[in-house]
Amino acid sequence: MVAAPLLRRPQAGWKSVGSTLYTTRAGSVRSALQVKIAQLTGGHPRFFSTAVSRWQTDTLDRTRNIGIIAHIDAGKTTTTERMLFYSGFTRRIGDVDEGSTVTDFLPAERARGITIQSAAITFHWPPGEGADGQQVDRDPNLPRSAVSHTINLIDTPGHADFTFEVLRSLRILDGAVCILDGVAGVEAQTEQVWHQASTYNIPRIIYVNKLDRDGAAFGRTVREVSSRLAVYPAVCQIPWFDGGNGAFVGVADAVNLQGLRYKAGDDGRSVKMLNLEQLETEEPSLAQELRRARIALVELLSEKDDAIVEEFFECDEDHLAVSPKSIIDSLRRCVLDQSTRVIPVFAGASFRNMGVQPLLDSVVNLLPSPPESPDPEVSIGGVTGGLRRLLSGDLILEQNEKSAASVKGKKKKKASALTDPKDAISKLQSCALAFKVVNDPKRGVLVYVRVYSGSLDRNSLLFNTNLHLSERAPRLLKMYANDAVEVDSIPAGHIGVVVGLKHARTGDTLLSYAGNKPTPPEPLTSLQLRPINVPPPVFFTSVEPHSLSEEKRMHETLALLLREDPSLHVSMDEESGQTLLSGMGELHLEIARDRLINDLKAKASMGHIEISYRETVLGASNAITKTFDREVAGRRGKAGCTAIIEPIDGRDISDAADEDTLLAETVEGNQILIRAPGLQVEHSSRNDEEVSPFLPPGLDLSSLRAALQNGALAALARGPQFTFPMHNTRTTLILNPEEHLFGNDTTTSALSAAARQATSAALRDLLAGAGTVMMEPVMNVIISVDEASLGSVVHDISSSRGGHIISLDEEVPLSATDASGTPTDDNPPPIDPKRIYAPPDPFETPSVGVEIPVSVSRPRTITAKVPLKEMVGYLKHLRSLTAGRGTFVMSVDRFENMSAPRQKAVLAELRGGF
Ligand SMILES: Nc1nc2c(ncn2[C@@H]2O[C@H](COP(=O)(O)OP(=O)(O)OP(=O)(O)O)[C@@H](O)[C@H]2O)c(=O)[nH]1
Repeated sequence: MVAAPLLRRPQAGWKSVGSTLYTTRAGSVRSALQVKIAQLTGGHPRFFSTAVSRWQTDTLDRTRNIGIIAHIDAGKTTTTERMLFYSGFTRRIGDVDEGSTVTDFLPAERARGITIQSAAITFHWPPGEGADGQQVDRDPNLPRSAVSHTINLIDTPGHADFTFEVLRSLRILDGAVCILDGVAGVEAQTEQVWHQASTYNIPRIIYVNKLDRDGAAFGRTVREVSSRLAVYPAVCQIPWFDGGNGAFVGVADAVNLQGLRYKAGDDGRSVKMLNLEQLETEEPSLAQELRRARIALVELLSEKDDAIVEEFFECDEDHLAVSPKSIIDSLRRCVLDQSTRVIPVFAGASFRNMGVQPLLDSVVNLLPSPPESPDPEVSIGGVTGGLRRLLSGDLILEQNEKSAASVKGKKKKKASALTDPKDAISKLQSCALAFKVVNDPKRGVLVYVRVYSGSLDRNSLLFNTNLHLSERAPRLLKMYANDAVEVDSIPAGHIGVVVGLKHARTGDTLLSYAGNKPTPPEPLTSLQLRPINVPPPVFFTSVEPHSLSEEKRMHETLALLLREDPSLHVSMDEESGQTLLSGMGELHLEIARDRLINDLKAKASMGHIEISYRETVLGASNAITKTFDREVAGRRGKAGCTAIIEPIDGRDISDAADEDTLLAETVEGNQILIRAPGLQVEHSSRNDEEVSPFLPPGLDLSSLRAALQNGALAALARGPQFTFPMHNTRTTLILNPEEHLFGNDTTTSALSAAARQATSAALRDLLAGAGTVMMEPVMNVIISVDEASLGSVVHDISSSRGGHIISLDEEVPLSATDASGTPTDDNPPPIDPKRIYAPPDPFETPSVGVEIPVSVSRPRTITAKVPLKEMVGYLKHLRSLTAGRGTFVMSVDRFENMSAPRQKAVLAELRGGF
């Protein structure tokens, strides 16, 4: 038996394997890091410049960009804090309940004990210099966790209101740890975030936490993993309950065939390790279960991985004789090849400091390095595909074939722009995704980037393909939670921070390219990494500055908030002059209020949070023409425009486009079509610019398009009958050059005003004709309850809340949805639970005597569509119906027309105050 503390640094290199590796003396490693920083900074601990980048690409193999995903309160922050402690990053363990954690560093997060912002933190595991250290020739006989790796950890938020934030953090990860609460098991939110991770093909491992709590059921959770997430759980550890049904004291490791017993109340650095024989003496039933777990593990792997079958035969078909290294390698192959659907499962209780070091070993051993991760999806020139395929030339070749087949009419321009895409691609120097914008009180606005190709260098010109502008990257940083180290470049596969960008927002793609042109060559200008569908906002609130003099600053602060979180929207109600802020949930707007007023110190106040209703048309308007003719700021402006409004009725906008179409776009649920018959647009042979004999000098076609579109959008922001924004409408603007253009008098502001007036008049015209109706957001709601409360919850949803029950599913996993709630094609076939190995839970062993009736604890999932209005404050009600156990998640399904009585009732309520 090995006495505690057994975990020591092996003498020459790391000799131990797997979870025996978690040697750490937190204090000493931390000081090594500090010494390193101090040496490089000449004694100044925080910032320094290095002449040579230490981020060499050959370190990529020892880099992991991972995230932790889970439902709220599963223990992400608690586990992260332990990871930082064992890696030597922190000297003491932070506590979410005390508000002293490293990762949740916004004051609003600390106060609420939940994670709102994704913070990226870099640490090393096993403790050492990570990938920045000397190049190491890896001993093929040892697992990867034998050498120090660099782990970039992105902490993702767990609340459903932050779906968009979860998605944008997910898309930069190469791998993820999914934390489950060992008492609650797989919850609705776990399923949601799990499927979101599936949309980005992120390799995952599972950690079942909180096994110290009463009612913890590891076995049941494992079975739920198979039934609800539709994957094969590869049980790598089983929990160790003292004497079989006593306190949780550690884990038994089916890979290394050993027991790890932690000292109660300790910081978790002292672990007693027992091999199988020792375990046999100390805890015979656990030893027996461990053998079963090992057999099941080898069996499962051999179904999916041929290499382990060979090894198994070489070991005379003895499951226990297969080496831990072979099992780790096999698990790794399965995790990286997601078609196997094998997910390794680990056990622990982070709060009790049990199980976190072996989990870290598994992060290093099983999750991919950046080059091993799935090819990141890009869209470019209308096609989507992998970035690596694009860079190798495969993707564009496909595009050429496609476009060659459709060279006519409106597609002509696209095809000609793509004539030599290979040349353009070869000019690409680096491609990065801004995944987080944070306003740091000391350092200013920090833009977190993940670099996907090439190397992002200091002072390079970055073209933002979302905003279509360029800006320089004056300073680059590598972040260690709240510490920062200045660097000269950020190579592919790494995460870093650009300081000093004025425009880049969360989610923007940034490119650097060869040549001195202000914009990169086509089609690079349209290159976007893993674009996200932003769902429509469903709640709004007004924001008022305390005084007129505060107004400018309030708008600047709002602009910053929008850079941080593009799922927030700001609009102006032209009639009332109010600024409206809309978002995806009540909590989302409450946090925005906290950020705006408490953190960013805007002197403003916010009104009530209200549901964002919409208005739509019931038929087509007449064609209405308006001519704007007025002097604006000392200059005459004259322009005309005709508008027609009609319902979309499920029609695709591209079908309506022909050669007279200048623009066909869907913006915030409305289609805008601009037609200009007779404008005679041609491409100049000199610079491929669009020209027309009717355009006055100084007015180009793209400004004309933008002016007309902005005019229509301004009018659509306010419905003619109920003043809610219009939705589901098609606005066709017709510009007749002979009638609507007036030489030099036709300015962009005159065009915009004419389009706004014509659109508003067409909307008003509808009131005398087909009319308009209110629309309300209807949510996709997924509720997890136990069998006992199923009946009352279903009754409440369908009778009191006007919802429609879609399914009562227990075994069939939910299909994945993206941020907008659109189902994706990830819908794997269910797994037969009988084929799944799971150890018995303490209450299942006959010796315990108290059998909990299965029907009471069986989790059930209700999927329903319910109007958002009926879901306000639902959590409290659900808790009371389910004795506190029910949880739910929801996402916007769509806006639906309201019936006349419902519209009347809602309007009466709104007039009386919400
Ligand atoms: N008993 C027990 N409690 C735990 C364990 N891990 C976390 N907790 C508690 O569970 C609560 C939630 O933990 P967090 O770490 O904040 O969970 P989280 O997933 O980060 O939550 P969000 O940031 O809100 O998404 C806290 O009160 C923790 O102390 C555990 O292993 N055992």
